[in-house]
Amino acid sequence: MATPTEEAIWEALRQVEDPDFEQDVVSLGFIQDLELKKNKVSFVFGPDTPLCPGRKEVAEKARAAVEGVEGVKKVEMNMEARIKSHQVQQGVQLMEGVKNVVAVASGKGGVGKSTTAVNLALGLAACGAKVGILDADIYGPSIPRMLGVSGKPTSKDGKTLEPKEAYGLKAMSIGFLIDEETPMVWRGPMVMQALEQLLGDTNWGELDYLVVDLPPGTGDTQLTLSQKVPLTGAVIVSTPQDIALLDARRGFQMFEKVGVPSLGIVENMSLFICPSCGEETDIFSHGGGQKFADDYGVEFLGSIPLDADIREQADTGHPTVVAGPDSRQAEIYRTIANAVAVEIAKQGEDHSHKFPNISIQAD
Ligand SMILES: Nc1ncnc2c1ncn2[C@@H]1O[C@H](COP(=O)(O)OP(=O)(O)OP(=O)(O)O)[C@@H](O)[C@H]1O
Repeated sequence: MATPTEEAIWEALRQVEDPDFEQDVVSLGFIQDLELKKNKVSFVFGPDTPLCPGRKEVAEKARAAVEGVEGVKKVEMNMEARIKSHQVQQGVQLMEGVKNVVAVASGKGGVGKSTTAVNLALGLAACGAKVGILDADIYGPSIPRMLGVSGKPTSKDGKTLEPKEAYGLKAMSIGFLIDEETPMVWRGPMVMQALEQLLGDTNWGELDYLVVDLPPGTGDTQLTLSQKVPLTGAVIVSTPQDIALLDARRGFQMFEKVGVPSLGIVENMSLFICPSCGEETDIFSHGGGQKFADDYGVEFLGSIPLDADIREQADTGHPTVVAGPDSRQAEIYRTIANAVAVEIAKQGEDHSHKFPNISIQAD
């Protein structure tokens, strides 16, 4: 029987493409620690994303490709997500231990930004990533309600704040510190300061992704906030009407101004799924998100239907990804989480030098 060569194995692996990246697994650097001992091959499948189902399928194709090399008798493959840090510095302090910071934003309020942020965070965690969520929505912090957690944060050392834990996520919210009834007029400047503290003083530990739920809109407050965080990139959530009104475009323009890469757009409340018969209705002419993405050269990350379960679950502290993990809706959120992770991985490791540092005052 022929003895396999390393070259033949690498060549076989080069034929395996990851459809999300449209590149082969060798060029992507996903194959590591390859060893050949006589007829036995071992390697690590170590993508720069969590091990979402799509990535595991690619790993299995890689294993099959190696098994198909003449002379190979045994293949030992270990799958291990090796997520890299892609923080963009923008003149602010990088957050130690936090590999990627993802802003979730929207052109206006009420489009489902927080619901999407929570389910995105849980979708990333469902793929095995270490995930945190920071509720920076100073005008209407809803993460505590959506995760079913409340109360003032504690501190072990009198210096750093301990995040709350919910469904495997580490969570910190401005809502833990202020009373929901506190009038807005008091909140602006005080809350901005508190937010800076939450960002810098929270004991996040080691995180692959920190999802930041920004306040709705694209004004100075959002700009200032985006500049206080070393964002890896931004996800814009829009409804079909919002896309038509080009509110979404303003979101992208805001991030462009401060040099934050756009990871893509999520179209929320697009199709209506009838709760009794399951029929899908195109109330707001769904599909605008894809067209928007094509027109403006941004990634289309997916559409989420307008669905009574999503609303009920988010509003009662059991977001869809954990309340109904086998549902089609949860699968949609996990697919979006994978798409976001893929876009982050495509960012490259350090682009801090590429971007200008524009200083904008808070309003
Ligand atoms: N896909 C969906 N289907 C049905 N209801 C949804 C969906 N997404 C969000 N909702 C509901 O819409 C309401 C607004 O959602 P959410 O609080 O996430 O919006 P938001 O954009 O963060 O709003 P704001 O920033 O103004 O607080 C909530 O009651 C939520 O449960």
